Amino acid sequence: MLIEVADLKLSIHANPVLSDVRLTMQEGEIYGLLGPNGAGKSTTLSVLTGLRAADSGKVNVMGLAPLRQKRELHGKIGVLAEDSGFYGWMSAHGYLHWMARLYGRELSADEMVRRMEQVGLSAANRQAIKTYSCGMKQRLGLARALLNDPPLLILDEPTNGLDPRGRREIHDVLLALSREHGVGILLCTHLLDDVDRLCSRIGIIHQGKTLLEGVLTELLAEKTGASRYRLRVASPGTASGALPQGVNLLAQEGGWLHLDIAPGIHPDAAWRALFALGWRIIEIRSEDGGLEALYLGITETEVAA
Ligand SMILES: Nc1ncnc2c1ncn2[C@@H]1O[C@H](COP(=O)(O)OP(=O)(O)OP(=O)(O)O)[C@@H](O)[C@H]1O
Repeated sequence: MLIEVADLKLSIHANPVLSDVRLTMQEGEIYGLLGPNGAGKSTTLSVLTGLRAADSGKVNVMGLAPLRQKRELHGKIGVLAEDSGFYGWMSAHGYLHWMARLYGRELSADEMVRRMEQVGLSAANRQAIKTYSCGMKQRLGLARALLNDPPLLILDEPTNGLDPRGRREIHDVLLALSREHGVGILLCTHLLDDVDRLCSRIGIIHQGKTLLEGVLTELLAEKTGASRYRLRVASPGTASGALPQGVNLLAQEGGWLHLDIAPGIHPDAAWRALFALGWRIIEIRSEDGGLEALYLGITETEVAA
């Protein structure tokens, strides 16, 4: 288990900000922490990173108590905050060297090349940061967060303010980190598209309380009755042949396969059955407009209650 939070409570100036937050995240997962403005997402992240003390509750990050074992924890996580301050006159290359030295490390030329490639900044690595687009600055922020090669990244609104191309670039870097390097990523956002594209597990916080937590496709099936999915597979050839009972192939276009899962069949069971048949699934998306309906439904219900 990478993160385990239960019954977290925290007040700021006698104002209850978190009243019942829970969160469980496994190694290699991309977890989306969702919620409206002021819900308590950033405050939760500040407790997880040892910046704030909780009033009560269980908080365990990679087996460590964030507040008491802050030093050890900071050596094992990478953090990208909402506002990453950079010196604009520095180049990405110079900046990363400088940051690594602050951590007591010297980056070799090969390592620098690898790190720039990892975040797609190779071509611009000698350019002054002030000439970078917002997306490039976020990618540099990711390179900084990855300096320790942490098994866990904690990202606060990593695609905020980025245009569609910039967002797509960040998505690709995060998906590669998760799939190719097994990095767990806790992503705090209110951009549902980011979550749809990246996250396998979500938690929805509202007014300091976790209202819903679980595997995204399962929640969509349970709460919205979603049954239609779009799957991207490593090679469409592997998707031909017999299908598990209750799984119907509706159409195939580009690299995507459109499927329908019969009522009563758990989507996770369907994915496992497909995997056993040799399918190599890269991406799963619900086609029932699911996440937005789920999010609005759950936050509105609670406000009305
Ligand atoms: N230092 C502080 N002093 C007083 N209140 C605070 C402080 N920090 C946060 N809060 C309050 O705690 C609540 C939760 O804030 P938080 O920043 O965690 O929300 P959020 O979900 O991250 O919101 P956003 O999506 O807008 O970033 C808000 O009502 C905020 O006003």
